Amino acid sequence: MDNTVIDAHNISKIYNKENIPVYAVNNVHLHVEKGEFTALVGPSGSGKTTLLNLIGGLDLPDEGSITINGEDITRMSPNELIDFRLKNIGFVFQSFNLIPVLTAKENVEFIMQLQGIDLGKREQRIHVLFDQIGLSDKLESRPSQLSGGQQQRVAVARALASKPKFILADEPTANLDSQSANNLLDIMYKLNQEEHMTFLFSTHDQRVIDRAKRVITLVDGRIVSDTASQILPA
Ligand SMILES: Nc1ncnc2c1ncn2[C@@H]1O[C@H](COP(=O)(O)OP(=O)(O)OP(=O)(O)O)[C@@H](O)[C@H]1O
Repeated sequence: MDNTVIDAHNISKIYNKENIPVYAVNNVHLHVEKGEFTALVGPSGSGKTTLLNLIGGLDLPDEGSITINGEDITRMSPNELIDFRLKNIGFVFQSFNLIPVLTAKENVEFIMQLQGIDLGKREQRIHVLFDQIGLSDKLESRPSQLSGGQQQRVAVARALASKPKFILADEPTANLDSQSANNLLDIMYKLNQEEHMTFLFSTHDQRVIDRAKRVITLVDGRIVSDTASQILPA
């Protein structure tokens, strides 16, 4: 059985800085399989966010192709891409990005409403998700009434709401204290172990790197090391 979730071939993203082309992502090949818990690391400006945005279909590469679950997202129309993202990819951002006027429950539920899931199924899934993130007692709280760590856990529930094929997390612990970061990592790790949810996150955080099963290092837009391709000593 083919377990490939992400297959990026020769992808590049080029920005012009004062008319000089800068490769934010330079000829990257990346293959991710179901169940991975992978960290993308590298110095500031090495291309981590750009690469995640390309894989998530938030931005298009200038060269190369990206296949998600067998479908080439670089050939989709803008509307097809929006629909594809909604059904297949969960996003977690550094700054949580919850909608301030909605409750925690509504922030998660609206993704399911967009997908046309009926009320009964939405309620069931909300119950399961809030149980998984340990916030069943905060359903009616607005983001401003939650700590940063709690908001990020709601963001994880929102990312999971559509039962995506994988979750992309851009520096998910960057704004969290140690305890909240560990708590978030425990939740993501459990989802990975028990439900085989695939995670790809960019990070500078050693705690995240220590928990990752695979670490990919980017420098100047290129992959310079990948623990999955290192030959282990016999
Ligand atoms: N919209 C843009 N326009 C022009 N240049 C950009 C744009 N986005 C990113 N870049 C450039 O692309 C390169 C990679 O940036 P990117 O944000 O992907 O790096 P990063 O590894 O995520 O950095 P950080 O760890 O600081 O978040 C940098 O040189 C950056 O200045």
